[in-house]
Amino acid sequence: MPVQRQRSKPDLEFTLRQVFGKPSFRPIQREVIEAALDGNDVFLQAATSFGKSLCFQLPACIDYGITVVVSPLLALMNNQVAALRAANIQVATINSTVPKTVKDAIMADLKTGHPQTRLLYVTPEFCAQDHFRRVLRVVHAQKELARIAIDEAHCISEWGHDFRPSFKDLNFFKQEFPDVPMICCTATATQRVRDDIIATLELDKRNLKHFTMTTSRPNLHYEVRYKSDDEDHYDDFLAWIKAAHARRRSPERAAELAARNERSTNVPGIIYTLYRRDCEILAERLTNDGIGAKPYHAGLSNEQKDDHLSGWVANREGYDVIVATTAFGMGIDKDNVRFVVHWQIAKSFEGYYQEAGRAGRDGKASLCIVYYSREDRDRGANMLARAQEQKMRQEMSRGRNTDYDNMNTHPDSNGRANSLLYLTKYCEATGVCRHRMVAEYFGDKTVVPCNYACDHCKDQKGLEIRKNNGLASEEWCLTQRQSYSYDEYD
Ligand SMILES: Nc1ncnc2c1ncn2[C@@H]1O[C@H](COP(=O)(O)OP(=O)(O)OP(=O)(O)O)[C@@H](O)[C@H]1O
Repeated sequence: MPVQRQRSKPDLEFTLRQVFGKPSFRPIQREVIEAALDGNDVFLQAATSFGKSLCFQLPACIDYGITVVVSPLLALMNNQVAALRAANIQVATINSTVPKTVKDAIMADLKTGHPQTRLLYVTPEFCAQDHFRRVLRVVHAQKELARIAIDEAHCISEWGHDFRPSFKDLNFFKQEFPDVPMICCTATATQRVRDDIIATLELDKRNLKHFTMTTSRPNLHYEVRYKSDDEDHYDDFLAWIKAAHARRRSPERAAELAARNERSTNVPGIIYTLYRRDCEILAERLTNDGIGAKPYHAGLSNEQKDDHLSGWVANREGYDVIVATTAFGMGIDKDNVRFVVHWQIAKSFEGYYQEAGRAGRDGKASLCIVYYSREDRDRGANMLARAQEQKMRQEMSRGRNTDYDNMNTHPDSNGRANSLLYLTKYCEATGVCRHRMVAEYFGDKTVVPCNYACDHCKDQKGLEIRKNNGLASEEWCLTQRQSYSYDEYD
């Protein structure tokens, strides 16, 4: 039987203001929240920075019982938990960073069947554990399991770009608690991935409300800059950022910035690179050239990472640019990121869209540049093929009975390869608006108002010339591939 609730419509506005301190809903947030509160399953796909989390957080504050939020990344969890705590909402998280005593206290709260906790953030792996499932049964028996929220729901699908095997087991929720509504949120799912998520979670289509919002981020200016192995694109980037600083030093801008107590050099941004060593080298080169920059990758100590991240978030001098390997920024809600640069082609189209989407969360104009070379394209394809081969070998050695004949029919492999292919197409394209290409990839039918916010719409001729001059020829790349010269690179 569905969980009982008592609420009236004005509650929503009131809760939004009182609890979350927001003056009004963004378009369709209210409709999504109402659909959730009416007991429907909800699938929400909306652009990066749309405000998807509020669509399960606010119902959690109104509904009776506890909402379990499944999230793939510690950074995402910790960021949301900190924000909810600051708003005095009873929130908890169980993950590897939480001390045992705290975990025990949360579990004891759940075991009562009437938890005080309104939102509990957990990993998909934790959901698979028997002792957690047992306490959920207790809570459910007391009709206090209000909702299950799956954040970054694309991780469920092997056709997606960030597949996590443990997400597949989340069908446990519908199997055990068919009456408990679910909400799935993602910014990056194609039609195939959406269908796969719904099928995997065993959502009842008759009771499912689908909200697929535009992928459009009109304040982002998309641009591809062409390069080849012969040329170091560092100078190009340095010239761009120095020019940005110089504009901020003009008398008019300087006065504005001074009034807001801002530095002219505070142009916060992220540079994504595929390789750890680039993070270090690039951050050092920028620092030597007077641009505050710090590296961020898994090889740094926790103290270094914390220092670099907190300095960047706080707009501290010397920490304006973060040079990071992929996935940095997920869960970091810094609103004034003015640029995101991909030093090489990203790993997938979805990854690119999500990483670029870290820019301009305050709605102000921001720049997203990809430095694209055909050599990097081939290296990326090489890396992907090797990773897939290794994965297949591991699966086979574990005796996993795959139904796939070979690598090319493995959905994960296929999904990623297609995604990288589309990203290549995006980078090579000179005849179509980039916002339109983003929309097309995600099957978004809305006509995207670009308004000169991409290099194609701004200056198509110039774009073609830059491409012709900047890229290595396909013949040259073929000879490189045939001599296996990309295999050494890692
Ligand atoms: N109605 C609103 N009014 C003002 N700010 C809002 C509103 N809803 C959400 N926000 C803010 O928007 C920001 C982005 O929200 P959120 O982190 O939920 O985005 P998201 O859709 O999950 O994006 P991403 O997929 O990029 O992580 C947050 O700072 C949040 O507080």
